[in-house]
Amino acid sequence: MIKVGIVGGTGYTGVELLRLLSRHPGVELKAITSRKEAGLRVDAMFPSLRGRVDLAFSAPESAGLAQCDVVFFATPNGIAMNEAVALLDAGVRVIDLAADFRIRDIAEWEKWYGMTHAAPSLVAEAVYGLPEVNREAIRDARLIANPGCYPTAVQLGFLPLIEAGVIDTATLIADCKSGVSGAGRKAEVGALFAESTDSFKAYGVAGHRHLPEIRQGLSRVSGAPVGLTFVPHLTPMVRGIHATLYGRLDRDIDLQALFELRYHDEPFVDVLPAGSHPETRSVRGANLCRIAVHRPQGGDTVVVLSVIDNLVKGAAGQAVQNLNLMFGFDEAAGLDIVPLMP
Ligand SMILES: NC(=O)C1=CN([C@@H]2O[C@H](COP(=O)(O)OP(=O)(O)OC[C@H]3O[C@@H](n4cnc5c(N)ncnc54)[C@H](OP(=O)(O)O)[C@@H]3O)[C@@H](O)[C@H]2O)C=CC1
Ligand SMILES: CC(=O)N[C@@H](CCC(=O)OP(=O)(O)O)C(=O)O
Repeated sequence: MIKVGIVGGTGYTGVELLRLLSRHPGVELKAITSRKEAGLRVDAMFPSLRGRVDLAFSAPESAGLAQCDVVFFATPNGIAMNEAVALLDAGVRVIDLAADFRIRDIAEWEKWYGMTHAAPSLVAEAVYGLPEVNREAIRDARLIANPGCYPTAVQLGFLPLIEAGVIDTATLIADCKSGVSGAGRKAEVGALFAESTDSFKAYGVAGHRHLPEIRQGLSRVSGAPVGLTFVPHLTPMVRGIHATLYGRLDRDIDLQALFELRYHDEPFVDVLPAGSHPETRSVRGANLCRIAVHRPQGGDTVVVLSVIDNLVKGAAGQAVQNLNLMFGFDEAAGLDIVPLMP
């Protein structure tokens, strides 16, 4: 059994980590932190975990995190970068669900995140935790930068096309929609029921902080900088991301065969039959990306539809998948979940 700590246990990704890890056969949950709720039993705040998690929230400084084998940071951006050095020095491996270690170019990170990086030397060491690209490096990593939610859906959708060199990488378009839980559990006017229900809007069109992360990942695969237009939208649902991706084909190719071959051995990417339209509810609660690829009217535009649950394959589930790789567990341990429909 490995000992696991979670910093930021009262947020949506923190409670999702608890849900997944509470049924993981190789994990002992040792500590779960909250500054505001220290002392409160976890199941008093999250009754869904009654009988499964027998812990109370601890203050971060008294949680004994240095005695864990691995610590997850399910905290806002800018927290893990201050804490990771001491934990790594104590021999603890770290998985950050926030963006502190995702962007290689420190100046670029500081521009988009509006703060000075506290541990730039760790950024070079961190492994970007997208198993479908970095599986081998993840196994040996001490520090994982868990990908963002939109970046997971978009990169998995574009990867086969860019790896095969069959689309124009200067004109990529990612038109994405997210459920409201993507904004976290903190109180915000835009996330109120009356503000977000029965309405639909784009945001961050001028520039969203996931743009440099997606560009970095796709450029690495392409071997040259890619041009990407990324437009996120807020939809009146709780969970889910739907990415509609557009690219211009450079040559004729059997797209369905390309995608099926690329993801044939991937346990958490499901390429749907030709002509399918994946629904966000078909992945709800599961660590799964479902993808369909289309070529409308046989033209030179390829349309990829990619759906994930933002809290699972887009955050906590992917983090557990990374933990499984890092500690030599079955990659699917704790992640064998049937999505909840309807
Ligand atoms: N929601 C999503 O779909 C996704 C989120 N992420 C990322 O995961 C991270 C967590 O997101 P989410 O769970 O939605 O966020 P929430 O706002 O729901 O939760 C944040 C948690 O962090 C704790 N926290 C806040 N400030 C600090 C601090 N200074 N020190 C220690 N703990 C702190 C809070 O508890 P308390 O204040 O009691 O200490 C709370 O438990 C974020 O970086 C987010 O960007 C990534 C992918 C998807
Ligand atoms: C709907 C909504 O507000 N979504 C969030 C998603 C970002 C997120 O969770 O951030 P990371 O994946 O970078 O950690 C946003 O656009 O800011």
